[in-house]
Amino acid sequence: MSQSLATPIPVTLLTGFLGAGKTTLLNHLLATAGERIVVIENEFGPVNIDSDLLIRETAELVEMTNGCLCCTIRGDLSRHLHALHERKRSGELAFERVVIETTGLADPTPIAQTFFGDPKLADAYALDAVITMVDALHGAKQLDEQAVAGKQVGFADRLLISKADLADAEALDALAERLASINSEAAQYRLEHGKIGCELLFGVRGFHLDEDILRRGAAGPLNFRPAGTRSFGDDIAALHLHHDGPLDLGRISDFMRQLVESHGDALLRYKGVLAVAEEARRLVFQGVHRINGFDYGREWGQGEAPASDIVLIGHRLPQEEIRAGFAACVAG
Ligand SMILES: Nc1nc2c(ncn2[C@@H]2O[C@H](COP(=O)(O)OP(=O)(O)OP(=O)(O)O)[C@@H](O)[C@H]2O)c(=O)[nH]1
Repeated sequence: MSQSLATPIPVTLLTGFLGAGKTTLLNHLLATAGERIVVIENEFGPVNIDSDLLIRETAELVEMTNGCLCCTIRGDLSRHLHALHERKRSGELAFERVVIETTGLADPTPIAQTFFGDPKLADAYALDAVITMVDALHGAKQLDEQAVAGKQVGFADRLLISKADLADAEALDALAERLASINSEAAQYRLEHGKIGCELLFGVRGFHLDEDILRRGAAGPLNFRPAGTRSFGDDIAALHLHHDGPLDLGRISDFMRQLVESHGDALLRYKGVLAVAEEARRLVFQGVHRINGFDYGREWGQGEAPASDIVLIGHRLPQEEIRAGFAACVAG
């Protein structure tokens, strides 16, 4: 499948704690994907052991060592991405997708921000999805002990529970419920030895601004787990704001501005589809920390009751205060 250069190259960011099964999944994707993939692989340490485990023939492999993508070598990532784009443009290297496999210790946020901060990269590439793997056996303990594991879950568009063959159904259900309390937006799948259809992970459009922005994963995925009401005491949690009817545009704009001003550092991701008084179209938005975008989407159709929904995924958000602020935005 050839791709015009005017079309941004989709990028999949694969994250997950140490040993969660990222390389196993990557091998499966490389063996089954019907497109040419460049893998950017980052290991912490001078020798990139994982690259030996990848099936090399199916992909170009860019190795980055001696530092973590999210901190010390982020500039290298930009350089590699620019260079790859140039090689594609010149016809030297043909590929349709980039997959970045991070170290288990990486915070995905700054890596994702690379694609929004540099206008040339933003034109050349489109971040398609953040896919986070969580180990069925060790995931809960890692969430208890490692703050970055919570960030990886909170930032995800897809949550893959790996090693489902090693855990019993009760443990899998408990982990799934906890993951949904941290991130109610990401569709969940349970995997054995990295086996999953590429179509469930590629073409997610997780950072795309349109009216389907909420629950993108909800259209028929396997093992999807809706958010429960139980709290697991995690520092990162999802907060869903809902109103059956229109909001006042001025008040909701002020509310969102203040929310980002006061809590931008704590907000990992946020998305919304809003009904606004005296406006036929949906107002849609999404953001990552302080970077966000708003746009008008499709009109509310006949028989559709305009309603407003916002999902905030953040670190220790003052939930009651935010709920009260949102309630004050109701029109009328
Ligand atoms: N039983 C079982 N083992 C698995 C599964 N997925 C991965 N493994 C094993 O778990 C170990 C770690 O898997 P990797 O794919 O290397 O994990 P990783 O996330 O790339 O690891 P790091 O790069 O060290 O963070 C390997 O021994 C895999 O064979 C699974 O679904 N079931």
